[in-house]
Amino acid sequence: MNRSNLTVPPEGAPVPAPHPDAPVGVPLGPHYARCFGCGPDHPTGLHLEAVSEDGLGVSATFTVGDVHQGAPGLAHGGVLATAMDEALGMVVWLLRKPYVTGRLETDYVLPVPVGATLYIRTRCTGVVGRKAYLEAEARMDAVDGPVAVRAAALFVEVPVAHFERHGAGTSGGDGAATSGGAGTSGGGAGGVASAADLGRRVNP
Ligand SMILES: CCCCCCCCCCCCCC(=O)SCCNC(=O)CCNC(=O)[C@H](O)C(C)(C)COP(=O)(O)OP(=O)(O)OC[C@H]1O[C@@H](n2cnc3c(N)ncnc32)[C@H](O)[C@@H]1OP(=O)(O)O
Repeated sequence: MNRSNLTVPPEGAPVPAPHPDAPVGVPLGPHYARCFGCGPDHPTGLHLEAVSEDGLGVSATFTVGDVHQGAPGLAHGGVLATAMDEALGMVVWLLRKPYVTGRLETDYVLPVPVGATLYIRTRCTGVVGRKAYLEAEARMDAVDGPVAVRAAALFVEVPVAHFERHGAGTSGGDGAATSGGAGTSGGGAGGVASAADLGRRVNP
């Protein structure tokens, strides 16, 4: 793919070992029930479903719906970028530290029609200080289908206070409890309902 050096780890950057508590070979469940990317309670969200491969890589699926169109009958490019961002975010979620997307690069290789299912695979390629480097590839309608989208990203580790300071309406357990996550989805990475939950998750 065409990518800037901002999303390529510097030469010799270490790939982290999987976190000892990172699930392997199981569904991850949503990290937040109202998340536009993975939340089951979001009415028009992507409802991305993901499995941890080995604690550092994630396989995810996203089926393009009517509500995701840009041109008639085709997925909106921003929606596809969101699906990649979400799948990439699930990888850093496995590292059990709070990260946000700093930079996301996307190559659109094929038009993606409504009804198509994208099979997305993502991987961490290195971590340097607060910066995690990741890449992703989405194949159309089968695990070995044609590549439709490629992405690369730089995620930046932030303190839990980032979510407390900037998030609106997420501090008090306002009924936004997850309906999946570790408890109900076969040992996934664990969902959160608030910034406080996030703090407990990274500092149990
Ligand atoms: C409450 C429930 C929470 C649930 C959480 C679920 C999580 C999962 C969600 C999954 C959903 C998907 C996820 C989402 O959608 S996350 C939502 C979308 N992303 C954001 O909202 C992030 C907004 N941006 C920021 O908050 C700040 O700008 C950050 C935190 C990113 C950096 O500001 P900060 O002041 O902290 O740090 P710094 O500026 O010293 O930078 C540090 C280092 O990083 C490098 N750098 C920074 N930016 C870029 C860039 N664009 N390209 C290249 N490099 C960049 C920078 O050069 C420096 O490098 P170095 O000089 O050290 O070498």
